[in-house]
Amino acid sequence: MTMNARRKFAPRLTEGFGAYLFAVLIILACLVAAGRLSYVQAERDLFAQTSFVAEEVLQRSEMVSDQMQHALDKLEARNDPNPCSAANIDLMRRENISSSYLQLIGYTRGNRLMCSSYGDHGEGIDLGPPTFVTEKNNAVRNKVKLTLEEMGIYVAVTHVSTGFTAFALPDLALDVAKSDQKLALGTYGVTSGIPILGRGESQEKWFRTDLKKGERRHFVTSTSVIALASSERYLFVSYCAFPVTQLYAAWRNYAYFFVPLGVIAGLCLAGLAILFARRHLGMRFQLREAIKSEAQLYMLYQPIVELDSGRWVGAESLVRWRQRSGQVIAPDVFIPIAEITGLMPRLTARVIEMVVKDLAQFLRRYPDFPININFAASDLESTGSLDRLRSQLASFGIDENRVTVEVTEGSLLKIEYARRNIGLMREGGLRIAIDDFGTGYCGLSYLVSLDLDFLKIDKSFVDTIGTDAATRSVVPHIVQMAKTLGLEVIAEGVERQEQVDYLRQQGVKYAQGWLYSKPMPIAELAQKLSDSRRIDGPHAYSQRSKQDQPPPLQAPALTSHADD
Ligand SMILES: Nc1nc2c(ncn2[C@@H]2O[C@@H]3COP(=O)(O)O[C@H]4[C@@H](O)[C@H](n5cnc6c(=O)[nH]c(N)nc65)O[C@@H]4COP(=O)(O)O[C@H]3[C@H]2O)c(=O)[nH]1
Repeated sequence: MTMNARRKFAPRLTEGFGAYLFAVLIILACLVAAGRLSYVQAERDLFAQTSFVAEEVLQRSEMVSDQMQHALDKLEARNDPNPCSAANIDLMRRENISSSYLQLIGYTRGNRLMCSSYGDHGEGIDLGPPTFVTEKNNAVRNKVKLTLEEMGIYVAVTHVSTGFTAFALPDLALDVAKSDQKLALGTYGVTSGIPILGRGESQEKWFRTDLKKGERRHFVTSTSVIALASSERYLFVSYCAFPVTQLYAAWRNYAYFFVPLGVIAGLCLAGLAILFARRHLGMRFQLREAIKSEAQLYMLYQPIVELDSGRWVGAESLVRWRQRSGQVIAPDVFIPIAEITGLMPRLTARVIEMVVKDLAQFLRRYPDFPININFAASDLESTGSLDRLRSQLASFGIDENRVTVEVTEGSLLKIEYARRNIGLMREGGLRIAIDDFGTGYCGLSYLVSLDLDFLKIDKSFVDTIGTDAATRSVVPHIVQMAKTLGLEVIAEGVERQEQVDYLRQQGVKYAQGWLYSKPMPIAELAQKLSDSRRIDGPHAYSQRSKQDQPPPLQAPALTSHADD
């Protein structure tokens, strides 16, 4: 969202109806999320169950195939010219007895079973044509009814090259999850897509997949939840399918749990959103009133100190908001609100008015004591704030050279606006400091293209001095960068002597921080400066001044703190 769009949208959103609509949307989103979560859980459960059964069927099918293979290989190895010889029939019987899954072993010519472990069948028993023939030249008959056995329907596999045939009862491989009547399970041939054995209703389209050997797959169709398990060793795939109604039932069960949770979460979030909106809305109205009123906003000034001498060589103006209740709100809180609600130009206008008014008196006593003023990102998007600052300075006859404009590193990202505005500022003599340097993503190339005076190192980096934080190398890096660009460095948030020593060692000239002074009203600043003893020498911070330099001032004693 662009800045302008956000500025227009945000206030509307927070005003009345928009906030409630947003809350309703949050509740709906939570409900949808709860429903989705319930479905995902139910689906996961069903997939686990179907996969488990398919895996079991596959294992059993492989075992049946192993035993068939073994028996048929043995008969083939005898290489008896008469397949129905007494010795072969004897071997058929022995194999039959020793294998748990095989019901019958025999010899087939054409479609007729000529002999088996039961003996010679004379003219033979008709088995009917094979259901399909596999790539390995095995003829599979999936529903063979033998007259000599009343027990049921067999699956028969014939080695086409030898005629030897093994029979198994499919129920043995399908004897899984018997109590679940709605379950469909079985094994089908990969190339034919035809079930070799199966229980329950299956659909041919489930088997139209390009499953690789050993692969597992699960999916949901309009009627079923299906798992497929492909054999590593044989050309068949086992399957298991639950009716999709079982998925819906599981979904419902989970929903009984998750939907109330979703409603609770939705209500909490919606409540928070309404609270935030109300607060935001309230803040916006209050801030607008505060900007209009003469009484609520005021400025404090924090001295900028020359590290080598300890002299106060300038000050940064910092706005404060004392609400009617007496509560003081920090700019970190209300400036972002001013930004997103479009109040920033009005707030900056008010700040300019207050600072210039303070300066008009202050500079009469301390004509060479420069003051920094903060511009927000949106102040760089047009020339409005700059024009206002200029005209105010001009109306009080204040040299632009006495003012440094601080712009945050982040506001430089819109480089075209930044370059144009900074160029205009420099034309009139204003100086420019990049605030909070190191927190944005401004590369050297950005900085080179701008006409700047100072880099202010963000407090978060100054804090790392003397610690083993990973970012402690940022300070020397910024100092080096500033040297390359010919800029002065001001370190922010100096609280410890150790930081001063380190910064001086690095060649940093200026600093701000509670070690020297907290922000204070202009009258207190003036008082402290006048209390301090005057000493001779040039005023380093003001080198660009076109006017005669008064002697610099020694640092006053650290007494009262206006910003405690
Ligand atoms: N803990 C600690 N803090 C220290 C120390 N030394 C200075 N500070 C605080 O660090 C902040 C420095 O200002 P900033 O980086 O420009 O950061 C400023 C600036 O970005 C913005 N701001 C303040 N006044 C204005 C204004 O008039 N206009 C605009 N656009 N932004 C402003 O709000 C930010 C916060 O201002 P403040 O709350 O006044 O906070 C100030 C100051 O009070 C220290 O040793 N320890």
